[in-house]
Amino acid sequence: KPLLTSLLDGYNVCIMAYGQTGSGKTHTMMGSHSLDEHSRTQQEAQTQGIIPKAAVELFRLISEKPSDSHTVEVSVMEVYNNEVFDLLARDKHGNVTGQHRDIVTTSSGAIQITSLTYEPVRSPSEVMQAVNSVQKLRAHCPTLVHADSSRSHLIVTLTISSKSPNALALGETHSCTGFSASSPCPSPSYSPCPSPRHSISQTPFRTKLQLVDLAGSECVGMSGVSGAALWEVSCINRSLSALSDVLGALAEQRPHVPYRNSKLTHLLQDSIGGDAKLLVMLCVSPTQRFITESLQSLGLGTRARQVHKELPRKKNTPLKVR
Ligand SMILES: Nc1ncnc2c1ncn2[C@@H]1O[C@H](COP(=O)(O)OP(=O)(O)OP(=O)(O)O)[C@@H](O)[C@H]1O
Repeated sequence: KPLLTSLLDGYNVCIMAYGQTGSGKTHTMMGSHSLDEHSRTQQEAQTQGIIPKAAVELFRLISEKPSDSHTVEVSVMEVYNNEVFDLLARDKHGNVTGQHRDIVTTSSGAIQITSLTYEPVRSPSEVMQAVNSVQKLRAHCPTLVHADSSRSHLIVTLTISSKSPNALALGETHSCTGFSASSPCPSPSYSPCPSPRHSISQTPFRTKLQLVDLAGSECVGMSGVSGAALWEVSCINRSLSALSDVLGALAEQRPHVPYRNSKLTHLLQDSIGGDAKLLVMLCVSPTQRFITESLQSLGLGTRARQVHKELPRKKNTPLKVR
């Protein structure tokens, strides 16, 4: 909840589930109940995952703001074999099909995904409808450890655009739709704002919440995969190792952070680096058999905890409009 408050204060936020295959990452992020009209009992709410819970909290916070002051768009991507796919892209018949996308870094240093689909959403259930509609597209493969193992990293992005109070007062309907998150909105009325809290009351901003269900780290001997699945494991393990390297570089405050060593870390650069706020949720197996994998996961958690981000922006420091 505090992270979502930060999101509306002008920070990018990333929440990710990390752990070995079969340890419960998808269960943690998605939960065992989808968010629809029929899943409102308290017990069902408790078994919701982080993604539906975050969507509920985000829209609750937005409902406390002036009406129409914030718009939300959802994008869903997967990183599979070190390539990015837009899972909300539609074919000419209107069916969702995963389409390949490129990552570009703009001249201002922001990360942009070419032609990414942003679907406007007005409620938590619309967010979950979009997320659930693409679950069948995500790469899965049975292994000896997990019969329905995800072979890709799933990234659900909620992009929040705020409008300036002046624009609201004048009934201006301009929104940033079509411009990338983390990039300046080209309207001349959008000027840099001096601090996160100031930004909320004075000038519009664009922030993103990235909710990440990582593919599982995997020991090939245990999972028993071969052929094409072996290449998938190699890509998964390399990207997770790149994530660990990025966290290590951030923790040691090295001048160079190797975001570009994998598509996963390049894609998440805006929401794990700089002054973004990152929460890593570790999923570990309770069994002795997976002790090596559990220790490896705890090692990544230790690295993540050692990351000390920059001090909060000073009041008079210009904030890059996102
Ligand atoms: N806390 C939990 N309560 C009940 N069932 C759980 C829990 N955590 C995981 N499970 C069940 O364990 C199985 C594996 O979980 P899940 O699919 O979330 O693993 P994963 O870490 O995402 O695996 P992979 O990386 O291979 O995709 C699923 O059937 C899931 O429903």
